[in-house]
Formats: sequence, structure tokens, C-alpha cells
Amino acid sequence: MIDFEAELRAVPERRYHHLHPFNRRMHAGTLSPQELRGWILNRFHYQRAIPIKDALIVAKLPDPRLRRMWIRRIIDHDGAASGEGGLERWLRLGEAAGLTRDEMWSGDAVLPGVRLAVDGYVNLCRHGTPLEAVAASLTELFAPDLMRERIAAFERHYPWIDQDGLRYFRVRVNQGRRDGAEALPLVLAWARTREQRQSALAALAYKCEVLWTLLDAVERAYR
Ligand SMILES: O=C(O)c1cc(C(=O)O)c2c(n1)C(=O)C(=O)c1cc(C(=O)O)[nH]c1-2
Repeated sequence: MIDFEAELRAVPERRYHHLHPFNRRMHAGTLSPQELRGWILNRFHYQRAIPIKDALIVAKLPDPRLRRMWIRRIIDHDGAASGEGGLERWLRLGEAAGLTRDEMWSGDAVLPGVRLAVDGYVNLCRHGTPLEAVAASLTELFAPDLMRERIAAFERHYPWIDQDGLRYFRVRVNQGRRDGAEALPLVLAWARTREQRQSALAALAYKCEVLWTLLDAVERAYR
């Protein structure tokens, strides 16, 4: 089992979007305001799809304990009431960078490649097994460290974005750690056969490609 965990962790080590040139430039401080706004706007399209894919996962879980665990992810993003939650915090990030809520909610300016990538992730969760859908979320084992670096990079290089706008990432660091710690044991327990392990590894690799493709599209459009 240790070996399988190492195999799982090796996928994002090689292919997660922290390695993407656009992300490297973000952290080096060389993105223009227009590029950053383009990233935030297109990432909102990803963010708004997360509670939808999580609802698809909840519908596949046979056990009340697991459904309770996974439903919390939907609340994390949608909030328990209007004006709360991760989507709201992402909108505030966008506003701090000079975007309007209408621009982000309308989705009019979302790039075609980003739409396809996000559809790909949602459809994996719609049509895949619970094992594949949960395995795909395991990029979250890597997201918290990336976000901590991102917070430092924003504070240092993009001071024109108000500190309050960064709350999305500050809150998300701990949520992501908890999500990853919850999902990993499920994947390790469910993937018993070689085929199941292969399907989990393939789903995680696909998810890395979704995130990579999103940055490819943004990099090309706003340069
Ligand atoms: O900013 C990032 O680098 C990043 C990456 C990821 C990820 O690895 O998919 C997520 C998030 N952020 C995020 O904010 C988030 O809510 C989230 C949910 C999920 C998921 O697959 O369930 N990934 C991510």
C-alpha cells in the first residue's frame, strides 16, 4: 500500500500546475495586471464547477458517513448562507484585482480551452467511478503548499491587490489539507486490484492535465 501511495504522490510531483510556466511567472512576479485578472476570471470558472462535481460525487457515495464528509466540501465553496464561502471569497479576490462580479458570474469571457478543461473534470466525476472521482481530487495534497507560496508571491510582487483579496487562499490552505487527508485513505482502501489502482492513477493524471490546460489557455490569451 505504501508503494501505491508513493505512486499516487509521484503523479502531481511530475505534472501538477506548480510546474507550469505561467505559474512560475506568477510567483516570480512578472505577470501583468491583465494576465493576473485573466487568470482570476478563468479560475472562477473552475471554482464554480467544484461544488457541482462534489455534488456528483456525493450522489455516488453509498455510506452516510462518507456523504456527510463530502457534503462539507460543497458548503466550503457555496457557504452556509449567502455572502459566505469560497466562491464569495474568490469573487472578492477578483474585485481586489479590478474585476467586477458581473464579469465573473456571466462567464462571457471564459476561454474555450478553460471551458473544455473544466467540463472534462466535471464529466470525469459524473461518469467515473467514486474511486476515480475521489482520486482526481488528490491534487489537493499539493495545493496547500502551492497556495502558501502564492500568498507570499502576491504580497511581495502584486501589492496593488488588496490583502483582503487573498483571504480565499488563506482559508483554503487548511481546507485543502483536510480534504487531501480525508480523500487519500479512501483511495488507498478502495483501490485493491491492479486495474483499480491504474484507474486511480489515470484519473489523477487527467486532473493534472485539466489544471495544466487551464493555464495553457490563459497563458496564450493574455500575453
Ligand atoms: O489554486 C490552486 O492551485 C488550486 C488547485 C486545486 C487543485 O489541485 O485542484 C484546487 C484549488 N486550488 C481550490 O481552490 C479548490 O477549491 C479545489 C478543489 C479541488 C478538488 O479537486 O476538489 N481542487 C482544488
